[in-house]
Amino acid sequence: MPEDDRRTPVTIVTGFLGAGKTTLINHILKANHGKRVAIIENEFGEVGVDDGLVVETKEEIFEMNNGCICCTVRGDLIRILGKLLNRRERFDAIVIETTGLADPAPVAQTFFVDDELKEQLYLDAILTVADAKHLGSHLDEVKPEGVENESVEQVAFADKILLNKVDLVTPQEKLALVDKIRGINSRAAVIECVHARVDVGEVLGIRAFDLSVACEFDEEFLDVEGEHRHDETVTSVGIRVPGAMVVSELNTWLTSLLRTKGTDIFRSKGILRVAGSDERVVFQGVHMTMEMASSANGKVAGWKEGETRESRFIFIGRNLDREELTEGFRACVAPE
Ligand SMILES: Nc1nc2c(ncn2[C@@H]2O[C@H](COP(=O)(O)OP(=O)(O)OP(=O)(O)O)[C@@H](O)[C@H]2O)c(=O)[nH]1
Repeated sequence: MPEDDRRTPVTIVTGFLGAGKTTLINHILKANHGKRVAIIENEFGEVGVDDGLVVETKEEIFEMNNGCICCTVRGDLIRILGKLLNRRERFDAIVIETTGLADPAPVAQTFFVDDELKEQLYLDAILTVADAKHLGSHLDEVKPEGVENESVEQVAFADKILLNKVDLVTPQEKLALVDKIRGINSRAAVIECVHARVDVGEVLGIRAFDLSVACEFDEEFLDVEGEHRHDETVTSVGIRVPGAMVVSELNTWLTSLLRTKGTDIFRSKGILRVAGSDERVVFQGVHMTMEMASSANGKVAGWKEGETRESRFIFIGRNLDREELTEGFRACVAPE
């Protein structure tokens, strides 16, 4: 790459559901690195929640929620990138957060097949955030014939792996996972972290993506007609209600639900109105791990001016019973 390369670096942040991608984005947005960073977000599921989970900054955040970035919305991605490039004020870096179920390869391909983008942007790195507690079991999952294991693809294409949530595992569990990761990708550097707190210089502007390596791993990497199939047994149930929640009841219900069904419910998250209060509560669940944070103690932002005060929630996983989940949630809405 020439020294005077003026092109803008693009980083793809991938990693399975709940691994810590948004946590990493928030860390990058809050860190003091002096770079102007544009964020492009793609979220899986019928009800979007992530827009309310990203910290508020002066940086630009673009949502793409009309489908999966690696399949149907590549056109949208190209349009957003084009818009960004036409701005007078330029960004120092562009970061794309894919959904936890995306294959990063078709997203990466965008930067090699579109002539206009190629002239102005380069793919700096594919960063894979790995959940030290849950990734191992997702890597082991056997998928139906012809269906990709997304978590394996995400590790395989990584230029750097952020082994996140090391606070939740023992040193032995961590070593076993690193072995498994090395079995899939022995080239990528692995850095351990908690809450994705890494030195931003280690993740942005690192020039780690190597096209020849990607093509070696996947001969069809540059084939725009190439097809991939998602695991259609993984679906989402989104719920949106104008009402406020009785948080204690919701907590009791979710605790019991995730304790019994948390193997199949990979991810749950929501932004909630609270009965009798101005609070804004954020719920985050990854399998059986759950946490609730409230604006009342400053752990999450309060309602923004003009923001619709409502409760929205999403479950992502396998064998989801829409009726049970919707009714269970609605039963915790406070009476008017
Ligand atoms: N204990 C622990 N929790 C973490 C760590 N990093 C992130 N989390 C929590 O994990 C949950 C999921 O984090 P996110 O950053 O939203 O994960 P994500 O990959 O963006 O999730 P999706 O976009 O839904 O795929 C949140 O509750 C985080 O606070 C960590 O290092 N340790």
